[in-house]
Amino acid sequence: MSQQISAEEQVLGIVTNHWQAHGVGLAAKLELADHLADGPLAVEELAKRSRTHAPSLYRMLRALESTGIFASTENGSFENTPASDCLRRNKPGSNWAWVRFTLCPGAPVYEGWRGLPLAVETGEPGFDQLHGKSNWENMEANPEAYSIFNLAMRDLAATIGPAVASAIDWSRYNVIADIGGGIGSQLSEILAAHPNTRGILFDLPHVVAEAPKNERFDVVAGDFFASIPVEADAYVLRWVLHDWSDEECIRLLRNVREAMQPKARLMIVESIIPGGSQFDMGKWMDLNMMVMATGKERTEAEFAALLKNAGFELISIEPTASPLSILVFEPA
Ligand SMILES: C[S@@+](CC[C@H](N)C(=O)[O-])C[C@H]1O[C@@H](n2cnc3c(N)ncnc32)[C@H](O)[C@@H]1O
Repeated sequence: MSQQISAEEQVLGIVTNHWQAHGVGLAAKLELADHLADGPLAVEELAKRSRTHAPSLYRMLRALESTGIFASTENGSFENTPASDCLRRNKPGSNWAWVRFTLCPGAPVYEGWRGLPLAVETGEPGFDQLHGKSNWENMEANPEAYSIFNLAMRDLAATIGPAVASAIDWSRYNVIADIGGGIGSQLSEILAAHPNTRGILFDLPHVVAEAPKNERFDVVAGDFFASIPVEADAYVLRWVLHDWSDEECIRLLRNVREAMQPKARLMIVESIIPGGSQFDMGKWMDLNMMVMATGKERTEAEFAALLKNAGFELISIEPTASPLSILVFEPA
């Protein structure tokens, strides 16, 4: 039977959740789960390997253990649990990159959220106001941060990729171009699920340089605000429009429109903000966009109006077995 909690307990729970998040962020930064990958270690040994103060590290592990992240053994050592195993840097599909991108002072998302009061006060991205440059400029100047971002996008979408690939019949399109497609994770999923298709991955030069080789897709490097010299039957934009203001979206969408043949289709893969007061992760991602970038999450009506402005007509909205939907557009 679920226990009712009071309104006060509800608020306290939300507020102190960020302590737990800090602990998880530091565990990822110190790569504790990787140190424990081969088995339990005494706290003193773990402190030596992570260059930390053993008694303080113990207190952090004791607190994390109480949330299911790490476990103590009978002789007082610590070992990984399924949850802490998700913090291993070198484990495919782990949460390490997303946690590193998100938490601890200096991590881009952490820095953005420090600017939430400024963002709400002025309407300008919090990150930019604190750092005097955009997060994009900051990552461009810091290649390790951009590489972690690329992996974070891949890992964040571990379950979304297959859901998008199976949500519609992509085999109707011979050539599928993923614009701002990162290191090609979504494109690889679509192509793997539809053997008769080929792909084109388009992103900034230093991003596509990190894409694992895939003989099913070609790689085109470029800036989508300049031009998109890519001919395809379907164009995919996943988690791209939410990074940018309406004006910026229209600039890049007009470049897609220019590259497109009349029969081609544009697939916008994003979360759609629902009406109503229910919890929806998109409403929180929208705040993340407000602090990190000029973008926002959008309602169905906002998407339709935005795309209309750029020369597209909404044909259908296809749900996926994930929080993202596929909005299908044709050239107007
Ligand atoms: C939020 S990420 C989404 C990546 C990928 N579509 C996904 O869903 O995982 C936005 C992508 O847009 C790319 N991007 C940003 N500015 C760009 C530009 N001017 N030209 C091309 N790509 C750009 C980034 O490098 C990044 O890969």
